[in-house]
Amino acid sequence: MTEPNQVKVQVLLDIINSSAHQAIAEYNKTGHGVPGIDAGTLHPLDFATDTLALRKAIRLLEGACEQLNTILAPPQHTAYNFVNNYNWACIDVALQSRIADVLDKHPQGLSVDALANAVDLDKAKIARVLRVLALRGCFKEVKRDVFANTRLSLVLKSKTNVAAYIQRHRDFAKYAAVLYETMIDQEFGRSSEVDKTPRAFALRKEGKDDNFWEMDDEARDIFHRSMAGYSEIQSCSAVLHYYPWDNVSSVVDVGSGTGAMSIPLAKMFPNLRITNQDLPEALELSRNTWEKNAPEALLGGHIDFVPLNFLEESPVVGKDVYYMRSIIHDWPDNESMVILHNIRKVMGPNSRVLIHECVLLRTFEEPGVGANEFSKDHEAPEHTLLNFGSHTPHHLDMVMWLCFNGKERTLNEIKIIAASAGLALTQIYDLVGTMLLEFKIAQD
Ligand SMILES: C[S@@+](CC[C@H](N)C(=O)[O-])C[C@H]1O[C@@H](n2cnc3c(N)ncnc32)[C@H](O)[C@@H]1O
Repeated sequence: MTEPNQVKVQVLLDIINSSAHQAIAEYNKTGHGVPGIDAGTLHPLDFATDTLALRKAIRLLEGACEQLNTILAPPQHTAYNFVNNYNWACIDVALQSRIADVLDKHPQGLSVDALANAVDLDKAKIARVLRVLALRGCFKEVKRDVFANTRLSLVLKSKTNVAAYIQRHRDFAKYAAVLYETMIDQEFGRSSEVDKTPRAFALRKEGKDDNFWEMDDEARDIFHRSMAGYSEIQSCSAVLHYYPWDNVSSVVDVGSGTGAMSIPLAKMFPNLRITNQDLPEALELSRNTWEKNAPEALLGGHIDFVPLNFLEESPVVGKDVYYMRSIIHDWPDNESMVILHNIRKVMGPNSRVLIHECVLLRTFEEPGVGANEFSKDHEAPEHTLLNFGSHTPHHLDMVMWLCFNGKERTLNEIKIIAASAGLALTQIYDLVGTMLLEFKIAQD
């Protein structure tokens, strides 16, 4: 009889096999086949707004690969791997020096001498950085000391929104470096207040004040571009395809930012009446972004911009949908309850609240409150893939803590906050990476 641990390894191998084949099938459906690791261009599927099936396969594949490595490798090796990873620092060098932009003009490759000249850095050091990244297919060495872009390095070009999000990790690393210090600090250690974050702690050490939402124009522009990048990274556009927008006539994008969600929504559903609501400075930038990216939608007269401080006032009254993407997770529980309560006050009997963000899956949730209440497809294969490896949501939870004292929450935690505002969960859409949770007024 095969011993149980070996059976588990076999199950993981089967998951890897079947999920990889699912991913291959998704690429093949495009008629362009599977991309090569050294491809010099993006694949058509990289531009698609609905990649849910691919993402479901990748969630399984990544989770299974991680577990398999952990089981079969010596623990000393795996523990060291947790920290022995400077991909983030090498990516930061590539982003700051705009290497992908320079290489973009040389699809056949550029010598490291010429590259060093173009970005004004030491050639041996650049080559070391690029070779670290090339191990995972980000940039490639096409012949000795000649480098070129790959599909993966192309998303690091300075104008991309994805690059705008990734480069924020430079700051996250700074805040993470004081995490333990904040946890043993008298003032910060047990506080969940919005001004007692690791970010505030790190900035205070530099003699700076912290209010995350008070930014100058340049910082605000980068922040909102980065949110559009986050949307791509998490494939948030799946929400356009899987929520029944045809049955909706009016939407309020609460904390809309510049419209990373509402602009694509308006393009796909031109008859929707959309109200963008955010702090005044963000809303001004939002209007400019709409004028630039969706002028035709503004002409229709369906799009409004109404300033809002959601901690102090309610959004516009009686709309069908109050949509919030990446809002609740920015805030501790008390503020989250205030925001939902302010929305609840203006909802009509058929209004819905949509919370669109990560939901943490945990191994030991009480029965009946797991994220699998409404459908089974986001339930990790039990005991085999603990929470699908849970990489992204749990690490985003750290980002929320570092910057805001916010958090990613389990479904049950979100339900409790919503219930305090008189809202009851009616539907869950598993969009992989993020989930869309629909709430209506609770009937008592
Ligand atoms: C993480 S961003 C999300 C933006 C947008 N929903 C998206 O997904 O791209 C949070 C947004 O909340 C807005 N915000 C922060 N505090 C606010 C407040 N007190 N009232 C209204 N909006 C606020 C910010 O300006 C920002 O646009």
